[in-house]
Formats: sequence, structure tokens, C-alpha cells
Amino acid sequence: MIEKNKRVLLGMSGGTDSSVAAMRLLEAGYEVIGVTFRFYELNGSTEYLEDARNLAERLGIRHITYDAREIFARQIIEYFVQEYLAGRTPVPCTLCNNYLKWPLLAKIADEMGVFYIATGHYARNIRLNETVYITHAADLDKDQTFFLWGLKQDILNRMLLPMGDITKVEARAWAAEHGFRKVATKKDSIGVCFCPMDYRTFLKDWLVRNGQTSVSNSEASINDSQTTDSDKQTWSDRIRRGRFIDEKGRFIAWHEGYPFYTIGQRRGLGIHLNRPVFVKEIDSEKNEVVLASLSALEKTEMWLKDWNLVNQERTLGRADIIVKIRYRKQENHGTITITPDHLLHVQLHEPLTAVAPGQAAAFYGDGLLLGGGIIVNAR
Ligand SMILES: Nc1ncnc2c1ncn2[C@@H]1O[C@H](COP(=O)(O)OP(=O)(O)OP(=O)(O)O)[C@@H](O)[C@H]1O
Repeated sequence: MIEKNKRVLLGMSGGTDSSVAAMRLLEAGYEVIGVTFRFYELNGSTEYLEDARNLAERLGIRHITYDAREIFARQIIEYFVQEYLAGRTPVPCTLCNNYLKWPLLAKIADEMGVFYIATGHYARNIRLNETVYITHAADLDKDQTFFLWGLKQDILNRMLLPMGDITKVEARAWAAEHGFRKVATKKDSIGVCFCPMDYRTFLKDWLVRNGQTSVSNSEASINDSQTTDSDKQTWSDRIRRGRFIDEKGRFIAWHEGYPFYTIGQRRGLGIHLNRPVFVKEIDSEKNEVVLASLSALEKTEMWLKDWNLVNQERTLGRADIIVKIRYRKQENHGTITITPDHLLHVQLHEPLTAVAPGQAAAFYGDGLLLGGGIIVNAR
């Protein structure tokens, strides 16, 4: 058991939030060690590493880098692509936070004999009767609790969240007042870190690049050529022109390939009808995308896998649980139970549209983040 001293390992991305978090932890009297994970480098840029290093140097704190590119590529990027290829909607940030970022922080902290771990997430935590819960940030606009439902007590017990009590505007002002102009004026990161553009462009690039990788491997070894051909076949097979159909199976128009559409999507379908239509279903086997009116997308029940509940008593069977399937403000009410095959069943009290398999649902009650899971099915 590591002693709870005033040492903390902080994830430093080089961005405003984790930089201000470092300053706030120092001000609170902690000895801060910064770690920057190399997850993914957009266009090969390592400016974030330099920024984190420079800041650590200015603050006089120890800084290390940790190369997590391989595991990130496998666990997050490949999962992201495979989910779209399976006709589902992935949640890479949720997975990264719950299964990669926080567990890595804990692992490295353990190796260093450091108890506390921290990030610049906008969230707070609170201990109630020996259980630690995540709660909303003071800045509700920036609240990131939605991404943290999978964390368990081993992590929650050690978390410090220095940005939970301040707003982003205050964070920028704080950095500026302390003479850190670059930190104060950094742009907010938007969307998924490895895919800030439209995911369709990313998907196309990734598939082409991975197809090409196989080709170049086969050039190195002639014996590989058969595998390569079948790989190429798989990609081109999966992404090909298909049919937009209505709920009765009638042809509406051609689409570019089912992975380029998500449930609930209205824009960018490339078709013009005299009524608004939305993606209702994706059939990856048949390469068909069902379009329907918004009301046809309404669901009142969901089943979740890979779920986590911080406290079952506070969550199960209660009628006032808030269910969120989006990071942004949307919220709904539901009753949650465990099914005999160990899924979570969510009975929604008001219908929700655009519920997509693969997405996450998070639960809140009494102002606490109570857990969540990955949507397998909805009706
Ligand atoms: N590459 C990284 N290395 C170490 N920690 C990271 C890294 N990326 C993110 N984090 C940690 O996770 C937190 C949340 O990251 P996220 O990218 O979701 O938010 P953000 O608002 O862009 O944060 P920031 O302004 O600090 O970049 C960050 O504040 C930071 O503590």
C-alpha cells in the first residue's frame, strides 16, 4: 500500500487545462510529477510534448514522457475503425479514459510509489460512506463526467481533479495572471484527438493506408501476397456502394458504403427528398442503410454491456436516474435493472432518438455519476 503523501502524478497533455491543473496542484502544496503520453501525433506534430516539457521546466517539476502509441493504435484507433465496419458508433474518448489513460496513470504512479493521480478533467469527486463518486464540474459547459463512468474505486480513491471547481474562463485568466500567456491562449481541443476532421475522411485514409501496408508487406515477402489480396478484398468488399432503403425495404437511393453513416444522421446523406429523413438502422451484412422519419427512431429501452455501477443500491430500480447518451446537454430519465444474462436494462421514461449500438450511456442520480455502459441494443 502506497503512503498517501503529497505527491501526485499528473497527466499533462500540453493543453490549457492540464497546465493550469499543474499550477493549482503546486499551489495546493503538492509535489507534482508530470507525465505526457504519446498517444497519437496528428501529422507527426510533437509540439504538445515540447509545450508540456517547457511548462514543467518553468514550474520546476519533474516531467516524463511515456510512449503509448502502439497500445493506443491497437486499443483505441483499431477499435474505432472496427466499430464503424461493424455498423456501430464507437466511443473512443470513453474507452481511452476508462481503460487507458487513468489505468496508465495508476500503473506509472504505482511504479514511482506515488499515491495520487490527476488530470485536467472538468469533474469533481466526493467521498460518501466510504465510496468515492465523480460529480459534475462547476463549469457545466465543460463538464467531462460523461467520459468517466467506467472508473472503479481503485482509481476513484486516488484521483485529484484540480479543475473541478473553476470554469474554463477562470482557468485561462488564472494562467494569464501567473504569466503563462501561451497556456492561457491555447485553443480548446475539439472532438476525438486522432480524428478532429470528419470521421469518414479518417476512415477512408486509415483503410487505404492499412490496405497499402499489406501490399508493401507482400512486396517484402512473395509468400504473403495471398493474404494481401484477401485483405484488400475485405476492405473493398466492405466499403462499396449500397442501398438506402425505407422501412419497408423499398429502394430510395445509392449510398457510399454503410460505415459512412451513423444512426440519427440527417445531414450529408447526399439525397434530397421532400421530407426530412434520418438514418434509422445500419445493416452491415447487406450494406443497407434504412432511412425514416425522426419519430421512427424513438427508443424506450436499451441494453448495455461492459457496464460499471459505482453503487448498485443507489442506481438499480430507482425511477429518478438521469440517463445521458451524449456528452452535450441532452438528458433523460430511466429505470435500470440487471437482466438474467448480465446486461443492464434501461427503461427510458421518455423516448430517445438516435440511440446507436456502440455508444455509451452514463447514469446520474443525487448529483453523482453512478455508472454507465455500452449500448448493445435498443427498441
Ligand atoms: N497525451 C496526454 N498525456 C497525458 N495526459 C493527457 C494527455 N491527453 C490528455 N491527458 C489528460 O486528460 C485530461 C483530459 O484530456 P482531454 O483531451 O479530454 O481534455 P482537454 O480539455 O483537451 O485537456 P487539456 O486542455 O489539458 O489538453 C487532460 O487535462 C490531461 O490531464
